[in-house]
Amino acid sequence: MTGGAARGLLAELREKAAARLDPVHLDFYEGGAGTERALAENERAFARLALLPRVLRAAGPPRTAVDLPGAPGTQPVVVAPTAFHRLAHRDGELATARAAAAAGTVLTASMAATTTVGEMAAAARAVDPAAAVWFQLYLQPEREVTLALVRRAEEAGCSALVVTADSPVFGRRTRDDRNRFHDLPPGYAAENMRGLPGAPPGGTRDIAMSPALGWADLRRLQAATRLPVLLKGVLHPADARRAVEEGVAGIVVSNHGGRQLDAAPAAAEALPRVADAVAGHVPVLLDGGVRSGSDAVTALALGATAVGVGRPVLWGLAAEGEDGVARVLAHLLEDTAHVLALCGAGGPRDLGRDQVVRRGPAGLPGIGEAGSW
Ligand SMILES: Cc1cc2nc3c(=O)[nH]c(=O)nc-3n(C[C@H](O)[C@H](O)[C@H](O)COP(=O)(O)O)c2cc1C
Ligand SMILES: CC(C)CC(=O)C(=O)O
Repeated sequence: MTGGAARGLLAELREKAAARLDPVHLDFYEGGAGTERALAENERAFARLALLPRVLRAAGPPRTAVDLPGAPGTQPVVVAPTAFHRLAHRDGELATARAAAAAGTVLTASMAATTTVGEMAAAARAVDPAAAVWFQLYLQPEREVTLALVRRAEEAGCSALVVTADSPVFGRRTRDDRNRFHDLPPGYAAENMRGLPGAPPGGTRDIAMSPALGWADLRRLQAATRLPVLLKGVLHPADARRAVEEGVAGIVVSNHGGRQLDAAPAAAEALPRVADAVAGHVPVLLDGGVRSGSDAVTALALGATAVGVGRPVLWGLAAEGEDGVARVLAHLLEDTAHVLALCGAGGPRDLGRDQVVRRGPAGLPGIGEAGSW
């Protein structure tokens, strides 16, 4: 499997998904905020980078397993949290959960899932009793609502929480505004929000975003759970440093797939400085624009322990249900191992930042040495 072939598979599934999906739902999945610059930059940033292979390192066949919070020995390509999978396929999040477990990788269940986290975790564990499921959480302004969500994740057997911090307000999604897509169709709901304190009888609460939340709220969450907490949506190195001081178990470098701040840099551009700030204290993950093993290996070389994929999972799901998600994950994982081998690496730890260069004549030396990201 080559990088080209993996990209070919994703392109094929994306096309198939586009043909099957309601155009309004396709826009919801594909779209970003504002002019969609941050969205486009995520993929472009990887395209601007090249990998310098090392030779004759006797590295042996690549071992891809990595240790993540609550997920020892998992794979370096994990499923990023994305909302509303039942709009993509009738099996929805259950299909995604089974495919992630079969691939031996982490499923991050979205708080905005159309299936409860309990059902998702059970589906994953039916495939692999050791499957790792993380729960993505937007801290809610009412503490008792946040706590109720945390208890649900704990009871489901989730092994970590992923707090999304890049959404003090909801991003302005141009396509959704144009389509007036602001509510789920009848028969679909954000099931994790059902029956929470303050919800109407039998109904769901809306997911709130609040610009009033701060580090103290994160601290209160950490004090209220024994689960490791990762912080998602970090781009500034000072925030990464602070998060480590606050005791987070991991950082996810992400611009939310270009769906929040349109002026944000690509995740891959922000990664090296964040990795420097974190200095190996906790694992750093990246999501945004990862579409091939080369992209994944580039991120690993720039300091990530693992990468997350959002839209490719949705393409697989919409195109072919569980099989489609399984194909996406298998291809990306296989391609990552293949590119590692081509780079002379026996595993992610063998990669150096000096192996990543900008394309073009100004691209050498490696960006690690140029230090100008
Ligand atoms: C349709 C869609 C829904 C998303 N829903 C969530 C969500 O509920 N919570 C969250 O933290 N991030 C959410 N994200 C962001 C993803 O977790 C991730 O940051 C992003 O998709 C990565 O970029 P990629 O799609 O290029 O792989 C969503 C992204 C998409 C495309
Ligand atoms: C429905 C939203 C809360 C999910 C989300 O984070 C997104 O669409 O990017």
